[in-house]
Amino acid sequence: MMAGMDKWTGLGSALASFLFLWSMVQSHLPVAFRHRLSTWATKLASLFSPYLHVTISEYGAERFSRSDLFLAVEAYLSDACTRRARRLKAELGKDSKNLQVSVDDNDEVTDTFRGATIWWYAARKLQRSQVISFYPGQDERRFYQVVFHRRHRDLVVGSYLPHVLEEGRAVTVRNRQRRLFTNNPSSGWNPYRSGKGVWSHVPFEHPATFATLAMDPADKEAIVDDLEAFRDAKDYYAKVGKAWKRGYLLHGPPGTGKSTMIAAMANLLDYDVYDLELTAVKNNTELRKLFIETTGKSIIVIEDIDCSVDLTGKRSKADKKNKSSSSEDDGNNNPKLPADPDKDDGTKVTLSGLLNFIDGLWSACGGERIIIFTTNHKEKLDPALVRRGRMDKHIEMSYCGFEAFKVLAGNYLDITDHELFGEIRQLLGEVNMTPADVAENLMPMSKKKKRDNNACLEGLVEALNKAKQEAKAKADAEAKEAKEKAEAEAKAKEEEEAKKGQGGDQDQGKEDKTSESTEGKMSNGEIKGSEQVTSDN
Ligand SMILES: Nc1ncnc2c1ncn2[C@@H]1O[C@H](COP(=O)(O)OP(=O)(O)OP(=O)(O)O)[C@@H](O)[C@H]1O
Repeated sequence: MMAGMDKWTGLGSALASFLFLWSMVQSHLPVAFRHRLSTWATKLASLFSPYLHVTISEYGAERFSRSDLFLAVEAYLSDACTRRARRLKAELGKDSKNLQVSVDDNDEVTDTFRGATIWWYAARKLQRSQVISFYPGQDERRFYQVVFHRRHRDLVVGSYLPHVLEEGRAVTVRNRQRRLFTNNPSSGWNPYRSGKGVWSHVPFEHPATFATLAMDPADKEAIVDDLEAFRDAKDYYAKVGKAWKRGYLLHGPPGTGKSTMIAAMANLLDYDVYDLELTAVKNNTELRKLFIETTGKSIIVIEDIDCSVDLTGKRSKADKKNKSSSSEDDGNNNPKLPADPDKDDGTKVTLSGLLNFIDGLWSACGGERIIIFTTNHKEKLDPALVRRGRMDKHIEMSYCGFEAFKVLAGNYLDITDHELFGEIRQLLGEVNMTPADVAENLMPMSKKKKRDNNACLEGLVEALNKAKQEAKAKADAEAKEAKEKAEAEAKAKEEEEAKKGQGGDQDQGKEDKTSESTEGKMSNGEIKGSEQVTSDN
Protein backbone atom coordinates (compact mmCIF):
# COMPACT_ATOMS: atom_id res chain seq x y z
CA MET A 1 0.00 0.00 0.00
CA MET A 2 2.77 2.40 1.07
CA ALA A 3 4.84 1.34 -1.94
CA GLY A 4 1.89 2.14 -4.24
CA MET A 5 1.44 5.58 -2.60
CA ASP A 6 5.17 6.28 -3.07
CA LYS A 7 4.88 5.34 -6.75
CA TRP A 8 2.06 7.87 -7.35
CA THR A 9 3.82 10.55 -5.32
CA GLY A 10 6.98 10.00 -7.38
CA LEU A 11 5.04 10.18 -10.65
CA GLY A 12 3.28 13.33 -9.53
CA SER A 13 6.48 15.09 -8.57
CA ALA A 14 8.16 13.93 -11.82
CA LEU A 15 5.25 15.39 -13.82
CA ALA A 16 5.38 18.64 -11.82
CA SER A 17 9.16 18.87 -12.43
CA PHE A 18 8.63 18.19 -16.17
CA LEU A 19 5.97 20.88 -16.44
CA PHE A 20 8.17 23.33 -14.54
CA LEU A 21 11.15 22.53 -16.74
CA TRP A 22 8.95 22.75 -19.89
CA SER A 23 7.71 26.18 -18.88
CA MET A 24 11.33 27.29 -18.14
CA VAL A 25 12.50 25.94 -21.50
CA GLN A 26 9.59 27.59 -23.27
CA SER A 27 10.19 30.98 -21.70
CA HIS A 28 13.85 30.88 -22.80
CA LEU A 29 13.19 29.69 -26.35
CA PRO A 30 12.92 32.17 -29.23
CA VAL A 31 9.33 32.71 -30.43
CA ALA A 32 9.90 31.15 -33.85
CA PHE A 33 11.36 28.01 -32.35
CA ARG A 34 8.57 27.79 -29.78
CA HIS A 35 6.03 28.01 -32.61
CA ARG A 36 7.81 25.25 -34.50
CA LEU A 37 7.91 23.12 -31.37
CA SER A 38 4.20 23.45 -30.82
CA THR A 39 3.54 22.57 -34.50
CA TRP A 40 5.62 19.41 -34.08
CA ALA A 41 3.76 18.63 -30.87
CA THR A 42 0.44 18.98 -32.70
CA LYS A 43 1.70 16.76 -35.52
CA LEU A 44 2.94 14.19 -33.02
CA ALA A 45 -0.39 14.24 -31.22
CA SER A 46 -2.28 13.83 -34.51
CA LEU A 47 -0.17 10.75 -35.28
CA PHE A 48 -1.59 9.09 -32.21
CA SER A 49 -5.00 10.78 -32.25
CA PRO A 50 -7.81 8.77 -33.79
CA TYR A 51 -9.58 11.99 -34.88
CA LEU A 52 -9.41 13.71 -38.27
CA HIS A 53 -9.96 17.42 -38.99
CA VAL A 54 -11.34 19.04 -42.15
CA THR A 55 -11.09 22.82 -42.49
CA ILE A 56 -13.62 24.75 -44.54
CA SER A 57 -12.39 28.28 -45.18
CA GLU A 58 -14.56 31.30 -45.89
CA TYR A 59 -12.66 32.04 -49.09
CA GLY A 60 -11.93 29.19 -51.46
CA ALA A 61 -8.70 28.59 -53.31
CA GLU A 62 -9.37 31.52 -55.61
CA ARG A 63 -9.76 33.79 -52.53
CA PHE A 64 -11.87 36.33 -54.38
CA SER A 65 -15.35 35.26 -53.49
CA ARG A 66 -16.79 33.47 -50.49
CA SER A 67 -16.81 29.71 -50.85
CA ASP A 68 -20.15 28.09 -51.57
CA LEU A 69 -19.34 25.27 -49.19
CA PHE A 70 -18.60 27.72 -46.37
CA LEU A 71 -21.91 29.49 -46.91
CA ALA A 72 -23.75 26.19 -47.02
CA VAL A 73 -22.09 25.02 -43.78
CA GLU A 74 -22.99 28.32 -42.15
CA ALA A 75 -26.63 27.91 -43.15
CA TYR A 76 -26.68 24.22 -42.19
CA LEU A 77 -25.23 24.85 -38.75
CA SER A 78 -27.50 27.79 -38.08
CA ASP A 79 -30.50 25.69 -38.90
CA ALA A 80 -29.85 22.07 -37.99
CA CYS A 81 -27.57 22.50 -35.01
CA THR A 82 -28.92 25.57 -33.27
CA ARG A 83 -30.57 23.50 -30.62
CA ARG A 84 -27.26 21.88 -29.71
CA ALA A 85 -25.08 24.98 -29.54
CA ARG A 86 -24.62 26.75 -26.25
CA ARG A 87 -23.69 30.19 -27.58
CA LEU A 88 -26.03 31.63 -30.14
CA LYS A 89 -26.38 34.92 -31.98
CA ALA A 90 -29.69 36.45 -33.01
CA GLU A 91 -30.48 38.44 -36.17
CA LEU A 92 -33.62 39.59 -37.92
CA GLY A 93 -34.66 36.96 -40.42
CA LYS A 94 -36.81 36.95 -43.52
CA ASP A 95 -38.98 40.04 -43.99
CA SER A 96 -37.25 41.58 -40.95
CA LYS A 97 -40.04 40.16 -38.82
CA ASN A 98 -38.78 36.86 -37.42
CA LEU A 99 -35.80 36.45 -35.18
CA GLN A 100 -33.22 34.13 -36.67
CA VAL A 101 -30.89 32.43 -34.23
CA SER A 102 -27.57 30.91 -35.31
CA VAL A 103 -24.36 29.50 -33.90
CA ASP A 104 -21.94 32.10 -32.56
CA ASP A 105 -18.26 32.24 -33.52
CA ASN A 106 -15.86 30.10 -31.50
CA ASP A 107 -18.62 27.83 -30.36
CA GLU A 108 -18.70 24.06 -30.73
CA VAL A 109 -21.63 22.12 -32.11
CA THR A 110 -22.11 18.37 -32.06
CA ASP A 111 -23.95 16.66 -34.88
CA THR A 112 -24.79 13.03 -35.51
CA PHE A 113 -25.08 11.33 -38.88
CA ARG A 114 -25.92 7.65 -39.39
CA GLY A 115 -24.61 6.81 -35.93
CA ALA A 116 -21.39 8.84 -36.27
CA THR A 117 -20.67 11.80 -34.00
CA ILE A 118 -19.27 14.88 -35.71
CA TRP A 119 -18.00 18.05 -34.04
CA TRP A 120 -18.06 21.47 -35.67
CA TYR A 121 -15.98 24.47 -34.58
CA ALA A 122 -16.40 28.00 -35.88
CA ALA A 123 -13.38 30.31 -35.64
CA ARG A 124 -11.59 33.32 -37.13
CA LYS A 125 -7.94 33.89 -37.75
CA LEU A 126 -5.78 36.74 -38.93
CA GLN A 127 -3.49 35.81 -41.73
CA ARG A 128 -1.07 37.54 -43.99
CA SER A 129 -2.23 37.77 -47.60
CA GLN A 130 -0.12 35.67 -49.87
CA VAL A 131 -2.07 35.71 -53.03
CA ILE A 132 -3.25 38.85 -54.83
CA SER A 133 -5.34 40.70 -52.30
CA PHE A 134 -7.31 43.85 -52.60
CA TYR A 135 -6.51 44.55 -48.97
CA PRO A 136 -2.84 45.00 -48.32
CA GLY A 137 -1.49 43.49 -45.09
CA GLN A 138 -3.48 41.20 -42.89
CA ASP A 139 -6.88 39.72 -43.58
CA GLU A 140 -9.27 38.20 -41.15
CA ARG A 141 -10.64 34.90 -42.37
CA ARG A 142 -13.38 32.82 -40.86
CA PHE A 143 -13.37 29.05 -41.09
CA TYR A 144 -15.19 25.97 -39.84
CA GLN A 145 -13.45 22.83 -38.69
CA VAL A 146 -15.20 19.50 -38.69
CA VAL A 147 -13.73 16.77 -36.45
CA PHE A 148 -14.64 13.08 -36.57
CA HIS A 149 -13.23 9.67 -35.77
CA ARG A 150 -11.01 8.27 -38.48
CA ARG A 151 -13.23 5.19 -38.83
CA HIS A 152 -15.97 7.54 -40.17
CA ARG A 153 -13.71 9.03 -42.81
CA ASP A 154 -15.52 7.56 -45.83
CA LEU A 155 -18.92 8.30 -44.34
CA VAL A 156 -18.06 11.95 -43.60
CA VAL A 157 -16.25 12.73 -46.87
CA GLY A 158 -18.49 10.64 -49.12
CA SER A 159 -21.93 11.25 -47.60
CA TYR A 160 -21.99 13.65 -44.68
CA LEU A 161 -20.31 16.68 -46.30
CA PRO A 162 -22.40 16.40 -49.50
CA HIS A 163 -25.47 16.15 -47.23
CA VAL A 164 -24.39 19.34 -45.41
CA LEU A 165 -23.88 21.12 -48.73
CA GLU A 166 -27.30 20.16 -50.03
CA GLU A 167 -29.13 20.90 -46.78
CA GLY A 168 -27.28 24.20 -46.34
CA ARG A 169 -28.27 25.36 -49.82
CA ALA A 170 -31.87 24.44 -49.16
CA VAL A 171 -31.83 26.37 -45.87
CA THR A 172 -30.32 29.39 -47.66
CA VAL A 173 -33.13 29.40 -50.21
CA ARG A 174 -35.75 28.97 -47.44
CA ASN A 175 -34.39 31.77 -45.29
CA ARG A 176 -33.49 34.06 -48.13
CA GLN A 177 -34.28 37.63 -47.21
CA ARG A 178 -33.72 39.59 -50.35
CA ARG A 179 -31.34 42.46 -49.90
CA LEU A 180 -30.70 45.88 -51.35
CA PHE A 181 -26.97 46.56 -51.50
CA THR A 182 -25.07 49.75 -51.98
CA ASN A 183 -21.32 50.08 -52.42
CA ASN A 184 -19.32 51.61 -49.58
CA PRO A 185 -17.03 54.50 -50.50
CA SER A 186 -13.65 52.98 -51.23
CA SER A 187 -12.08 54.58 -48.15
CA GLY A 188 -14.60 52.64 -46.07
CA TRP A 189 -13.21 49.24 -47.12
CA ASN A 190 -11.54 48.45 -43.84
CA PRO A 191 -9.88 45.04 -43.80
CA TYR A 192 -9.25 45.21 -40.07
CA ARG A 193 -12.89 45.55 -39.13
CA SER A 194 -14.72 42.32 -39.60
CA GLY A 195 -17.92 42.48 -41.60
CA LYS A 196 -17.03 45.77 -43.32
CA GLY A 197 -16.92 44.73 -46.92
CA VAL A 198 -17.28 46.53 -50.18
CA TRP A 199 -21.09 46.43 -50.04
CA SER A 200 -23.56 47.36 -47.29
CA HIS A 201 -27.11 46.11 -47.36
CA VAL A 202 -30.58 46.52 -45.97
CA PRO A 203 -33.57 44.21 -46.48
CA PHE A 204 -35.16 44.79 -49.86
CA GLU A 205 -38.80 45.60 -49.23
CA HIS A 206 -40.02 47.55 -52.26
CA PRO A 207 -43.65 46.56 -52.89
CA ALA A 208 -43.75 47.31 -56.67
CA THR A 209 -44.82 44.46 -58.92
CA PHE A 210 -45.60 44.20 -62.61
CA ALA A 211 -49.28 44.18 -61.63
CA THR A 212 -48.92 47.65 -60.10
CA LEU A 213 -46.57 49.02 -62.77
CA ALA A 214 -48.37 51.45 -65.05
CA MET A 215 -47.44 50.83 -68.66
CA ASP A 216 -48.88 49.44 -71.82
CA PRO A 217 -50.02 45.83 -71.09
CA ALA A 218 -48.46 44.43 -74.27
CA ASP A 219 -45.07 45.99 -73.48
CA LYS A 220 -45.32 44.79 -69.92
CA GLU A 221 -46.09 41.25 -70.99
CA ALA A 222 -43.12 41.24 -73.36
CA ILE A 223 -40.77 42.31 -70.55
CA VAL A 224 -42.11 39.72 -68.10
CA ASP A 225 -41.74 37.07 -70.78
CA ASP A 226 -38.17 38.13 -71.47
CA LEU A 227 -37.25 38.02 -67.76
CA GLU A 228 -38.82 34.63 -67.17
CA ALA A 229 -37.14 33.20 -70.24
CA PHE A 230 -33.80 34.47 -68.92
CA ARG A 231 -34.37 32.99 -65.46
CA ASP A 232 -35.09 29.53 -66.88
CA ALA A 233 -32.36 29.56 -69.50
CA LYS A 234 -29.36 28.26 -67.57
CA ASP A 235 -28.89 25.28 -69.90
CA TYR A 236 -29.49 27.37 -72.99
CA TYR A 237 -26.80 29.89 -72.04
CA ALA A 238 -24.39 27.03 -71.32
CA LYS A 239 -25.23 25.43 -74.67
CA VAL A 240 -24.56 28.56 -76.69
CA GLY A 241 -21.45 29.37 -74.65
CA LYS A 242 -22.64 32.70 -73.24
CA ALA A 243 -22.32 33.94 -69.67
CA TRP A 244 -25.71 33.75 -67.95
CA LYS A 245 -26.45 37.45 -67.79
CA ARG A 246 -28.65 40.00 -69.48
CA GLY A 247 -28.43 43.76 -69.84
CA TYR A 248 -31.37 46.18 -69.85
CA LEU A 249 -31.29 49.87 -70.66
CA LEU A 250 -34.22 51.76 -69.14
CA HIS A 251 -34.57 55.20 -70.61
CA GLY A 252 -37.16 57.94 -70.38
CA PRO A 253 -37.96 61.20 -68.60
CA PRO A 254 -37.85 61.45 -64.79
CA GLY A 255 -40.91 60.04 -63.03
CA THR A 256 -41.85 57.52 -65.71
CA GLY A 257 -41.15 54.54 -63.47
CA LYS A 258 -37.60 53.35 -64.18
CA SER A 259 -36.81 52.66 -60.52
CA THR A 260 -40.26 51.17 -60.02
CA MET A 261 -39.63 48.83 -62.95
CA ILE A 262 -36.36 47.62 -61.36
CA ALA A 263 -38.15 46.86 -58.10
CA ALA A 264 -40.85 44.98 -60.00
CA MET A 265 -38.16 42.98 -61.82
CA ALA A 266 -36.42 42.06 -58.55
CA ASN A 267 -39.73 41.00 -57.02
CA LEU A 268 -40.65 38.93 -60.05
CA LEU A 269 -37.34 37.07 -60.18
CA ASP A 270 -36.74 36.99 -56.42
CA TYR A 271 -33.28 38.52 -56.92
CA ASP A 272 -31.14 40.79 -54.72
CA VAL A 273 -30.49 44.32 -55.96
CA TYR A 274 -27.01 45.90 -56.05
CA ASP A 275 -27.40 49.64 -56.49
CA LEU A 276 -23.96 50.63 -57.73
CA GLU A 277 -23.03 54.27 -57.08
CA LEU A 278 -20.37 54.70 -59.72
CA THR A 279 -19.14 58.06 -58.42
CA ALA A 280 -17.98 56.34 -55.22
CA VAL A 281 -15.79 53.88 -57.16
CA LYS A 282 -12.16 54.96 -57.42
CA ASN A 283 -10.95 52.98 -60.43
CA ASN A 284 -11.45 49.92 -62.61
CA THR A 285 -9.81 47.58 -60.08
CA GLU A 286 -12.34 48.59 -57.45
CA LEU A 287 -15.14 48.16 -59.95
CA ARG A 288 -13.99 44.60 -60.65
CA LYS A 289 -13.75 43.86 -56.93
CA LEU A 290 -17.30 45.13 -56.45
CA PHE A 291 -18.51 42.90 -59.24
CA ILE A 292 -16.81 39.83 -57.83
CA GLU A 293 -18.38 40.44 -54.46
CA THR A 294 -21.90 40.34 -55.87
CA THR A 295 -23.75 37.05 -55.60
CA GLY A 296 -25.71 35.21 -58.28
CA LYS A 297 -29.46 35.81 -58.63
CA SER A 298 -28.94 39.52 -58.53
CA ILE A 299 -29.71 42.70 -60.40
CA ILE A 300 -26.85 45.19 -60.64
CA VAL A 301 -28.15 48.69 -61.24
CA ILE A 302 -26.31 51.83 -62.31
CA GLU A 303 -28.83 54.67 -62.22
CA ASP A 304 -28.45 57.79 -64.33
CA ILE A 305 -25.44 56.33 -66.10
CA ASP A 306 -25.05 59.52 -68.13
CA CYS A 307 -24.47 61.54 -64.95
CA SER A 308 -22.42 58.98 -63.01
CA VAL A 309 -19.02 59.32 -64.58
CA ASP A 310 -17.76 61.23 -67.57
CA LEU A 311 -17.93 58.23 -69.84
CA THR A 312 -19.67 60.05 -72.58
CA GLY A 313 -18.36 62.84 -74.68
CA LYS A 314 -14.96 62.05 -73.20
CA ARG A 315 -14.25 59.83 -76.13
CA SER A 316 -15.29 62.30 -78.71
CA LYS A 317 -13.43 65.11 -76.97
CA ALA A 318 -10.37 62.92 -76.65
CA ASP A 319 -10.70 61.76 -80.21
CA LYS A 320 -10.88 65.34 -81.44
CA LYS A 321 -7.87 66.21 -79.34
CA ASN A 322 -6.01 63.21 -80.65
CA LYS A 323 -6.88 64.02 -84.20
CA SER A 324 -5.49 67.51 -83.84
CA SER A 325 -2.44 66.36 -81.91
CA SER A 326 -1.72 63.55 -84.37
CA SER A 327 -1.46 66.12 -87.11
CA GLU A 328 1.24 67.88 -85.17
CA ASP A 329 4.78 66.61 -85.20
CA ASP A 330 7.45 66.55 -82.55
CA GLY A 331 9.77 68.83 -84.37
CA ASN A 332 11.68 65.97 -85.95
CA ASN A 333 9.05 65.34 -88.59
CA ASN A 334 7.71 62.36 -86.52
CA PRO A 335 3.96 62.65 -86.06
CA LYS A 336 2.86 62.39 -82.41
CA LEU A 337 0.98 59.16 -81.58
CA PRO A 338 -2.54 59.85 -80.37
CA ALA A 339 -2.98 59.35 -76.64
CA ASP A 340 -5.31 56.51 -75.63
CA PRO A 341 -8.70 58.17 -75.22
CA ASP A 342 -9.78 55.65 -72.61
CA LYS A 343 -6.50 55.26 -70.81
CA ASP A 344 -6.65 53.43 -67.49
CA ASP A 345 -4.11 55.14 -65.25
CA GLY A 346 -5.67 53.68 -62.10
CA THR A 347 -7.25 56.95 -61.00
CA LYS A 348 -10.73 56.66 -62.45
CA VAL A 349 -13.39 54.38 -63.80
CA THR A 350 -13.07 54.36 -67.56
CA LEU A 351 -15.40 53.34 -70.32
CA SER A 352 -13.35 50.24 -71.05
CA GLY A 353 -13.45 49.36 -67.33
CA LEU A 354 -17.21 49.59 -67.41
CA LEU A 355 -17.43 47.54 -70.60
CA ASN A 356 -15.27 44.90 -68.94
CA PHE A 357 -17.56 45.00 -65.94
CA ILE A 358 -20.49 44.23 -68.20
CA ASP A 359 -19.08 41.59 -70.48
CA GLY A 360 -15.43 40.95 -69.76
CA LEU A 361 -14.09 37.62 -68.53
CA TRP A 362 -14.92 38.50 -64.93
CA SER A 363 -18.55 39.12 -65.72
CA ALA A 364 -19.11 35.39 -66.19
CA CYS A 365 -18.32 34.40 -62.61
CA GLY A 366 -20.99 33.77 -60.05
CA GLY A 367 -24.15 32.75 -61.90
CA GLU A 368 -27.22 34.54 -63.15
CA ARG A 369 -27.11 38.32 -63.16
CA ILE A 370 -29.04 41.14 -64.71
CA ILE A 371 -27.32 44.46 -65.34
CA ILE A 372 -29.50 47.55 -65.67
CA PHE A 373 -28.53 51.05 -66.69
CA THR A 374 -31.03 53.87 -66.40
CA THR A 375 -30.82 57.23 -68.10
CA ASN A 376 -32.95 60.24 -68.88
CA HIS A 377 -30.82 60.96 -71.96
CA LYS A 378 -30.18 57.88 -74.05
CA GLU A 379 -28.68 59.99 -76.82
CA LYS A 380 -25.86 61.10 -74.51
CA LEU A 381 -24.52 57.57 -74.02
CA ASP A 382 -21.54 56.17 -75.84
CA PRO A 383 -22.87 53.73 -78.45
CA ALA A 384 -20.32 51.12 -77.32
CA LEU A 385 -21.97 51.05 -73.91
CA VAL A 386 -25.49 50.39 -75.05
CA ARG A 387 -25.03 48.32 -78.18
CA ARG A 388 -27.11 45.13 -78.39
CA GLY A 389 -25.28 42.28 -76.74
CA ARG A 390 -24.24 44.53 -73.88
CA MET A 391 -27.62 46.07 -73.22
CA ASP A 392 -29.72 43.31 -74.75
CA LYS A 393 -33.03 45.09 -74.34
CA HIS A 394 -33.76 48.80 -74.50
CA ILE A 395 -36.96 49.71 -72.68
CA GLU A 396 -38.45 53.14 -73.14
CA MET A 397 -40.41 54.37 -70.13
CA SER A 398 -42.70 57.03 -71.44
CA TYR A 399 -45.42 59.48 -70.47
CA CYS A 400 -48.65 58.11 -69.13
CA GLY A 401 -51.00 56.72 -71.75
CA PHE A 402 -54.59 55.69 -71.14
CA GLU A 403 -53.74 52.00 -70.57
CA ALA A 404 -51.12 52.95 -67.99
CA PHE A 405 -53.61 55.34 -66.37
CA LYS A 406 -56.12 52.47 -66.00
CA VAL A 407 -53.52 50.50 -64.02
CA LEU A 408 -52.97 53.50 -61.74
CA ALA A 409 -56.74 54.01 -61.32
CA GLY A 410 -56.99 50.34 -60.34
CA ASN A 411 -54.06 50.67 -57.89
CA TYR A 412 -55.10 53.92 -56.26
CA LEU A 413 -58.89 54.07 -56.60
CA ASP A 414 -59.87 50.42 -57.09
CA ILE A 415 -61.90 51.25 -60.20
CA THR A 416 -61.81 49.97 -63.77
CA ASP A 417 -64.21 52.49 -65.27
CA HIS A 418 -65.70 55.93 -64.60
CA GLU A 419 -67.63 58.58 -66.51
CA LEU A 420 -64.54 60.81 -66.60
CA PHE A 421 -62.40 58.11 -68.24
CA GLY A 422 -63.36 59.30 -71.75
CA GLU A 423 -62.21 62.87 -71.07
CA ILE A 424 -59.05 61.62 -69.37
CA ARG A 425 -58.29 59.37 -72.33
CA GLN A 426 -58.53 62.33 -74.71
CA LEU A 427 -56.45 64.62 -72.51
CA LEU A 428 -53.73 61.99 -72.01
CA GLY A 429 -53.53 61.77 -75.80
CA GLU A 430 -52.88 65.52 -75.97
CA VAL A 431 -50.70 66.16 -72.91
CA ASN A 432 -47.40 64.70 -71.70
CA MET A 433 -47.84 63.82 -68.04
CA THR A 434 -45.60 61.30 -66.23
CA PRO A 435 -47.16 58.37 -64.33
CA ALA A 436 -45.58 59.91 -61.19
CA ASP A 437 -47.65 63.10 -61.70
CA VAL A 438 -50.82 61.17 -62.54
CA ALA A 439 -50.34 59.01 -59.43
CA GLU A 440 -49.83 62.14 -57.32
CA ASN A 441 -53.28 63.36 -58.40
CA LEU A 442 -54.87 60.05 -57.54
CA MET A 443 -53.47 60.01 -54.04
CA PRO A 444 -54.76 62.94 -52.02
CA MET A 445 -53.34 62.68 -48.55
CA SER A 446 -55.76 63.97 -45.98
CA LYS A 447 -56.41 62.57 -42.55
CA LYS A 448 -59.83 64.15 -42.24
CA LYS A 449 -61.23 63.65 -45.73
CA LYS A 450 -62.26 60.22 -46.87
CA ARG A 451 -60.86 59.30 -50.26
CA ASP A 452 -63.25 60.52 -52.90
CA ASN A 453 -62.78 58.94 -56.34
CA ASN A 454 -64.82 61.64 -58.12
CA ALA A 455 -62.77 64.40 -56.55
CA CYS A 456 -59.52 62.62 -57.45
CA LEU A 457 -60.48 62.17 -61.09
CA GLU A 458 -61.82 65.72 -61.34
CA GLY A 459 -58.54 66.91 -59.85
CA LEU A 460 -56.67 64.91 -62.49
CA VAL A 461 -58.79 66.37 -65.29
CA GLU A 462 -58.11 69.84 -63.92
CA ALA A 463 -54.36 69.13 -63.74
CA LEU A 464 -54.38 67.75 -67.28
CA ASN A 465 -56.27 70.79 -68.58
CA LYS A 466 -53.84 73.08 -66.78
CA ALA A 467 -50.91 71.17 -68.25
CA LYS A 468 -52.57 71.41 -71.68
CA GLN A 469 -52.98 75.18 -71.36
CA GLU A 470 -49.41 75.54 -70.14
CA ALA A 471 -48.17 73.41 -73.03
CA LYS A 472 -50.22 75.49 -75.45
CA ALA A 473 -48.96 78.76 -73.97
CA LYS A 474 -45.41 77.43 -74.17
CA ALA A 475 -45.89 76.28 -77.76
CA ASP A 476 -47.43 79.67 -78.67
CA ALA A 477 -44.56 81.52 -77.01
CA GLU A 478 -42.05 79.32 -78.81
CA ALA A 479 -43.86 79.80 -82.13
CA LYS A 480 -43.94 83.56 -81.55
CA GLU A 481 -40.29 83.59 -80.68
CA ALA A 482 -39.46 81.48 -83.74
CA LYS A 483 -41.57 83.79 -85.94
CA GLU A 484 -39.89 86.89 -84.55
CA LYS A 485 -36.52 85.32 -85.03
CA ALA A 486 -37.34 84.35 -88.61
CA GLU A 487 -38.64 87.85 -89.31
CA ALA A 488 -35.57 89.44 -87.80
CA GLU A 489 -33.34 87.18 -89.87
CA ALA A 490 -35.30 87.92 -93.03
CA LYS A 491 -35.06 91.67 -92.32
CA ALA A 492 -31.34 91.42 -91.67
CA LYS A 493 -30.91 89.52 -94.90
CA GLU A 494 -32.91 92.09 -96.80
CA GLU A 495 -30.84 94.90 -95.34
CA GLU A 496 -27.67 93.07 -96.18
CA GLU A 497 -28.79 92.55 -99.71
CA ALA A 498 -29.86 96.15 -99.96
CA LYS A 499 -26.44 97.19 -98.68
CA LYS A 500 -24.82 94.86 -101.13
CA GLY A 501 -27.00 96.27 -103.85
CA GLN A 502 -26.01 99.83 -102.96
CA GLY A 503 -22.44 98.80 -102.55
CA GLY A 504 -22.68 97.03 -105.90
CA ASP A 505 -24.00 100.19 -107.62
CA GLN A 506 -21.28 102.26 -106.01
CA ASP A 507 -18.72 99.68 -106.96
CA GLN A 508 -20.12 99.61 -110.43
CA GLY A 509 -19.79 103.42 -110.51
CA LYS A 510 -16.30 103.13 -109.16
CA GLU A 511 -15.53 100.41 -111.63
CA ASP A 512 -16.88 102.53 -114.48
CA LYS A 513 -14.86 105.50 -113.33
CA THR A 514 -11.79 103.40 -112.94
CA SER A 515 -12.22 101.77 -116.28
CA GLU A 516 -12.88 105.16 -117.81
CA SER A 517 -9.76 106.67 -116.28
CA THR A 518 -7.77 103.56 -117.07
CA GLU A 519 -8.97 103.68 -120.59
CA GLY A 520 -8.06 107.35 -120.61
CA LYS A 521 -4.72 106.59 -119.08
CA MET A 522 -4.21 103.71 -121.43
CA SER A 523 -5.16 105.72 -124.44
CA ASN A 524 -2.98 108.49 -123.15
CA GLY A 525 -0.26 106.02 -122.51
CA GLU A 526 -0.70 104.38 -125.80
CA ILE A 527 -0.56 107.70 -127.43
CA LYS A 528 2.36 108.57 -125.25
CA GLY A 529 3.81 105.18 -125.77
CA SER A 530 3.29 105.20 -129.44
CA GLU A 531 4.62 108.58 -129.31
CA GLN A 532 7.43 107.35 -127.23
CA VAL A 533 7.81 104.20 -129.31
CA THR A 534 7.65 106.39 -132.29
CA SER A 535 10.00 108.81 -130.79
CA ASP A 536 12.14 105.98 -129.44
CA ASN A 537 12.14 104.31 -132.67
N1 LIG B 1 -44.92 53.44 -64.55
C1 LIG B 1 -45.25 53.63 -63.26
N2 LIG B 1 -46.06 52.78 -62.64
C2 LIG B 1 -46.41 52.97 -61.36
N3 LIG B 1 -45.98 53.98 -60.61
C3 LIG B 1 -45.17 54.86 -61.19
C4 LIG B 1 -44.75 54.72 -62.54
N4 LIG B 1 -43.93 55.74 -62.84
C5 LIG B 1 -43.82 56.47 -61.75
N5 LIG B 1 -44.56 55.96 -60.74
C6 LIG B 1 -44.69 56.53 -59.40
O1 LIG B 1 -43.86 57.69 -59.35
C7 LIG B 1 -42.81 57.57 -58.42
C8 LIG B 1 -41.49 57.95 -59.09
O2 LIG B 1 -41.19 57.00 -60.10
P1 LIG B 1 -39.75 56.40 -60.35
O3 LIG B 1 -38.79 56.81 -59.28
O4 LIG B 1 -39.87 54.94 -60.60
O5 LIG B 1 -39.38 57.16 -61.69
P2 LIG B 1 -37.98 57.22 -62.43
O6 LIG B 1 -38.28 57.15 -63.89
O7 LIG B 1 -37.04 56.22 -61.89
O8 LIG B 1 -37.49 58.67 -62.08
P3 LIG B 1 -36.00 59.24 -62.07
O9 LIG B 1 -35.48 59.22 -63.48
O10 LIG B 1 -36.16 60.64 -61.55
O11 LIG B 1 -35.22 58.35 -61.14
C9 LIG B 1 -42.82 56.14 -57.97
O12 LIG B 1 -42.64 56.05 -56.59
C10 LIG B 1 -44.18 55.61 -58.34
O13 LIG B 1 -45.05 55.72 -57.25
